[in-house]
Amino acid sequence: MHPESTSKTPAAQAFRPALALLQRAARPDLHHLWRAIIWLVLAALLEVLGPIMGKALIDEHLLPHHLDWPRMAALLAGVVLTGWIASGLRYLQLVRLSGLAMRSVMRLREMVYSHVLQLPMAYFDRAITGQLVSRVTNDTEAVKTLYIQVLFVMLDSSIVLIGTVAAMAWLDWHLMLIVLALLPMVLLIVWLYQRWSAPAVTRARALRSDINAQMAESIAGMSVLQASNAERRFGQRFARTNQDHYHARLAELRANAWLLRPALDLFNIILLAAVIFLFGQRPMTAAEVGVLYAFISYLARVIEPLIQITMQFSQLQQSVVASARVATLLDETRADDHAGSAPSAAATDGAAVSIEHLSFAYHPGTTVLHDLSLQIASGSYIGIVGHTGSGKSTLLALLLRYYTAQQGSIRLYGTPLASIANQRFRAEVGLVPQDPFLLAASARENIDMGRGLSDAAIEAAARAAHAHDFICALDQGYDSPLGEGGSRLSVGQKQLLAIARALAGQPRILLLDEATSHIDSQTEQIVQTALDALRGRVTVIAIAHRLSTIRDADRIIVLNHGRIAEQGAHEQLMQINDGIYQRLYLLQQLAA
Ligand SMILES: Nc1ncnc2c1ncn2[C@@H]1O[C@H](COP(=O)(O)OP(=O)(O)OP(=O)(O)O)[C@@H](O)[C@H]1O
Repeated sequence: MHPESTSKTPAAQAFRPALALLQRAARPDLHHLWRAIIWLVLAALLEVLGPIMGKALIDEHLLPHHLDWPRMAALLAGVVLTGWIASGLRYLQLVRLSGLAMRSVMRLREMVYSHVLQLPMAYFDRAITGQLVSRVTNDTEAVKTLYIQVLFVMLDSSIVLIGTVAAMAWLDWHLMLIVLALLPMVLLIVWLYQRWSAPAVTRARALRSDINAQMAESIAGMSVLQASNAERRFGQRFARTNQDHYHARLAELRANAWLLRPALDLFNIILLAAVIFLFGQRPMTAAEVGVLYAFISYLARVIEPLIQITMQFSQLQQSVVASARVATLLDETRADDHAGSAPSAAATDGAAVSIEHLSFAYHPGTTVLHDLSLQIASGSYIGIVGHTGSGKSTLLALLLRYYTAQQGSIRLYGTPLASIANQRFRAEVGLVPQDPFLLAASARENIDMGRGLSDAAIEAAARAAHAHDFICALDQGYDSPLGEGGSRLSVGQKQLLAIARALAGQPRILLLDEATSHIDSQTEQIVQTALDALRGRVTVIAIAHRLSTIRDADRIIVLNHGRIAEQGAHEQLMQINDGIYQRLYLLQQLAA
């Protein structure tokens, strides 16, 4: 960052990215903007014309008593009509700009959402859900305000301002210069106002974000929250944030009500008094009366746009900061596109997964996996066990490409993980996560997950996962809505559905992350049968806390502090006296 820019306000720093973002979102509609500008210039010209015709009416007809009725009527009609047409034009342009704004926001939301979908998993480790949701909804809405209120008012007011100052110069450039010399007062008022209100504006926005975040967090963890009898404490915390937000908004409004508006109104009166005073200094000829009339009319047209422009500043600050936040989110590097080659079919007889000297740390200095090497034969069933924190999920996350290891390599069928194209990779590798994550949609949609699979493929996957029977028993079969998070299903059923979802993609490698930890022994048996049926066809890598799940695995890998401590089939590992696996197994037997 440039050293000077650190002293600027957040809004000033954010201005460039905000503007670039607006341009990007409005690009397909920019011709509308140009047309709107042309029509607004025309409207401003018409407005400027009104007082000139009024001046002509006074100077040429009323004062000299030259009662040329048709011309007077024409001038009067001109004064009325120009104002009327100018208002009409302005209204039409507002509609045009509103359309542009809506479409831009729509585009922006799509852009942000699709970007979020492609962010690397590491991003979500530090992201707060409520804030992210707020980016996609509130902040993009603030961008709309930037278009409609700010751009429109600023554009319109600037055009009116320029037109009016030009007309004043034409009437009496001396007087115009005096008026112009007084105008920097407005800038001073605005500067003071900004200084006073900026902290409150920033605070109010941050607190609104907090309100969203607290709400989202509470809803996500409602069961834990209620079970811990924490409703009161959470309610109080929310009330505090809400009150802080109210006070921040109040401070913002106070700055507006106590400083901006009164100061600007006072300035308006001073300017008017100055013009009348200056006119009073001159010998008043008849022609001066018309000029005075036109000047006073124009004064309102100078002051009002200036007030309008300044009044938009707080909105501008908010919107620019919001746009910059959206821009920052869009600048987050997406997960690598991995537009590489497909895993070579020729290498299929070799290892499905080959891990060599793999070391990984989430944060520098705290290595989680140490120099791991592992060959997993195609079609084999591998179990991964180990104490909490031994690195099982981390290994899975690396296999899923959520993170990239700092050292060593992972190959799938001989191809380095990084060089497998994304779509290909997702087709090759299926995942059954610990939390099955079901959409509030039908069973069919939950298995399909937008892949456009045929009904037959969906049913085949459900049968393979032993989910077909319970799905058929639902009132609308595959079309039964499952409720939010699959609330209509038992935990075991959700898990079977998640397995069906993974199998529907016909993966060659299936990763299970403690898929049986929440289900009863009977359902575990069903899952076990489903997995057994895949033997030889699909390489299964299963993390399991419950060792009964992986007892029959071809090989069990025991992780300890990020290193492979033991490996072998169940019987082999049970032979290792005082081994980690043996102890874990015996402990679980005892607990059972
Ligand atoms: N996203 C993350 N950011 C930073 N550190 C992490 C992250 N995820 C895990 N860790 C750390 O990495 C280590 C290994 O965690 P990991 O989740 O892989 O263990 P695990 O064997 O799967 O444990 P569990 O059986 O409890 O799920 C732990 O010390 C953990 O604190």
